Amino acid sequence: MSRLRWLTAGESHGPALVATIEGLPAGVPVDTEAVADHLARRRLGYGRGARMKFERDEVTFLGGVRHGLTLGSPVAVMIGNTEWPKWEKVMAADPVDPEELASLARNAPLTRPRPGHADLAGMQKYGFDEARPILERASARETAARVALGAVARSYLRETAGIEVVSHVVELGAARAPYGTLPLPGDVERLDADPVRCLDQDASAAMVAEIDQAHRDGDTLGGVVEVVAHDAPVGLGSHVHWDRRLDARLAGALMGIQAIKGVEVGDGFDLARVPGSQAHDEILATTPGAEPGADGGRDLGIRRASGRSGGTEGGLTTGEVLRVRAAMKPIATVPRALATVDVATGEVARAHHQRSDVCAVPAAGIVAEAMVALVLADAVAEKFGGDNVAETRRNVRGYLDGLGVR
Ligand SMILES: Cc1cc2nc3c(=O)[nH]c(=O)nc-3n(C[C@H](O)[C@H](O)[C@H](O)COP(=O)(O)O)c2cc1C
Ligand SMILES: C=C(O[C@@H]1CC(C(=O)O)=C[C@@H](OP(=O)(O)O)[C@H]1O)C(=O)O
Repeated sequence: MSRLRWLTAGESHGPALVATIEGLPAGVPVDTEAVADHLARRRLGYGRGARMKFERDEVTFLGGVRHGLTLGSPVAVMIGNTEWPKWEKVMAADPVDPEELASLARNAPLTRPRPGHADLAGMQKYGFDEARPILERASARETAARVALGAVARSYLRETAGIEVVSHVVELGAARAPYGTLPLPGDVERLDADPVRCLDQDASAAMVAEIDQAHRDGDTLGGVVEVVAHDAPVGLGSHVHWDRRLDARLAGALMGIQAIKGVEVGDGFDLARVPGSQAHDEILATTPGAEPGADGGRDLGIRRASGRSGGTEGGLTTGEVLRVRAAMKPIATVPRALATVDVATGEVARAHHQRSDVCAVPAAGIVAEAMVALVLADAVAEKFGGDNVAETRRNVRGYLDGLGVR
């Protein structure tokens, strides 16, 4: 069962986000710069709003790491919100003079909830008469904390099992990348340099044009990201119980990202539309000891003719490339604001809007990478254990050697 536990805390305009992860062995290389690099990747992407330009992510490790390596104790990391000085009063933890608060324009009650955001249902459930206390935590600012933990998980995966996680954008609005091109670890730099993190140049240009059009229309867009994990060994997860299935754990983790409304494993929904003869990945014998294929899968003398399953069968990894997709709905804060009700007056109104992203699909891809890395790290820790990286690595090697060439 799960061996890693992790949590995030913090509000969008609070002093900082914090995240902690427990259960990793000692000796995982982790440093501030590596985490900051991943946080910088999350801020990329054409179509993001003004806040991405003026806010910085300030990373501080608070525990669990010494001289660039984990200690085996819980890892705690803090990401400062550099917007905080402007929000010190509005988001203060301690009580603030009500008159002073009322005089702050920034604290104006948000009584016109946005359709598609957590505003209304959150106010009703938690008993607030305005949306600020809800949107502060519903905001995807929180995903910075997950990406920080994801950076730690990625390092663990690389060091212990040689697993690499990459993502790309495959759909944005009506624009679509051609099916079937999978990013390799070596493509990351090129992907991060692309305005929408798409591998296909024509599709990328079409996606940028979609965002420009949405911007002109006062509208917002969603899309689909695909996350690919290379070199995951066969047998992560299990068929024996629903909550041990790796596909279920991946789906839950991806669906837990703000605005993700659909998840597919491999060809997902398309598999429901074709007969079985075209839906599965036939099993082939390969030359024993042959080099791994271009997709990086491990060669155990048995390979698959295709990758439709997305690298899981029966809730277990197959040893082939792992591939999952997540569909993001369009940003809820639509500039051409949607109809709502002002909960203070009961009157028909337009939803509140100050600023927002037009499209955050490229950033959602980086968050999705982090979630996949965390799920895989948990599955690796559960299968291979170990209190230090060398021990885990030995356990991985022993297992792979035991599989032999079939
Ligand atoms: C990276 C990222 C950035 C986002 N930026 C915004 C934004 O600027 N404005 C907004 O209204 N929603 C934004 N969202 C989406 C909201 O956080 C999300 O719609 C809201 O939490 C409700 O989604 P839910 O129905 O999945 O909970 C963003 C989501 C992600 C993943
Ligand atoms: C701050 C981030 O994303 C935010 C996510 C978000 C939302 O509603 O989800 C709304 C926007 O924040 P604000 O309303 O303050 O402009 C985004 O900028 C971030 O990703 O770091």
